[in-house]
Amino acid sequence: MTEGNDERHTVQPQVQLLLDLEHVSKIYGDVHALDDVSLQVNEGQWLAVVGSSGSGKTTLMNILGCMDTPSQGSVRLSGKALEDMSQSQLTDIRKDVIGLVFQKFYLVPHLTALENVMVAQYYHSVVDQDQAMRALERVGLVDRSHHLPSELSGGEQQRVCIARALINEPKLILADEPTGNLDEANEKLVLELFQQLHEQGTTLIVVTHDALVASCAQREIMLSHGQLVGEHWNDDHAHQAYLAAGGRSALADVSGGIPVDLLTEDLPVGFTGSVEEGVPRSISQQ
Ligand SMILES: Nc1ncnc2c1ncn2[C@@H]1O[C@H](COP(=O)(O)OP(=O)(O)OP(=O)(O)O)[C@@H](O)[C@H]1O
Repeated sequence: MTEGNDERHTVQPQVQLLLDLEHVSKIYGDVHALDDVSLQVNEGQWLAVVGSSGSGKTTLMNILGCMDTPSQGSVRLSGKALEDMSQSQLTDIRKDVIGLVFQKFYLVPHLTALENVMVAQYYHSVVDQDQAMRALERVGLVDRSHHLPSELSGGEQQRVCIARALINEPKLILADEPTGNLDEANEKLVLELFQQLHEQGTTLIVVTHDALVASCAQREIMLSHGQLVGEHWNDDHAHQAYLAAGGRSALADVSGGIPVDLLTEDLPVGFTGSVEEGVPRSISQQ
């Protein structure tokens, strides 16, 4: 047997972690908005985050988006600890690596849809009208490109926000209730767009209250009172690949593996009361 063959047999797949959170907490006085959360997300993963109001979803997204820092614990992005980075390094990451689809980032009211996307380009030091138009095309809004936000429906405004987030072709998209204001047709459009981004290798983390949206992700995690209490994989193949490459279960650090409150408390939308071997099943899996 040649040396080359030996090497082939001994090489193990390695999970390419994009995000690695270790024992992350965010504490405001008595409130633990996040409470000892450990989570790994590999590159290209499509992850849904569910949980009831106040469970810590936005806090988690703000930390992942480098817009907030944990009180305790460590967050690594592509192996680099965010807590060791300077403000200007964090700004570069926000600019170059992350695309945010957050409802609180409204459109500029006196600029058209196209100009709103071009403002995002300006922020990334490139202004290219054709590229901005292509971003609007991806969300099905070319014919609305010269409309002001006030002339667009809530769903259309939401899609302009998505076009804006795509402008720098981010490696990681963080979306907080991206389909919250959308009717069924627009929701389908956004989910198809996410599917395309996923197929292109983009890592997607989507906070949602919608079981259908959660079920489209490869993996769902659930927060309750700031803690990670549930995990469900919708894509068995991706799950097996993740484990084989050394990826850790989100519940690895939860004592006993069974989140007791899921058995007794009202469940946030996205999960039902059924728990299989300690893992709650999503509504969509029923
Ligand atoms: N700046 C802050 N100061 C004090 N408490 C805060 C602050 N930000 C969040 N919290 C608290 O932290 C907890 C988690 O809030 P967070 O916004 O992350 O929840 P959420 O799951 O996103 O809720 P929702 O679904 O309603 O948006 C809540 O109890 C909230 O009141």
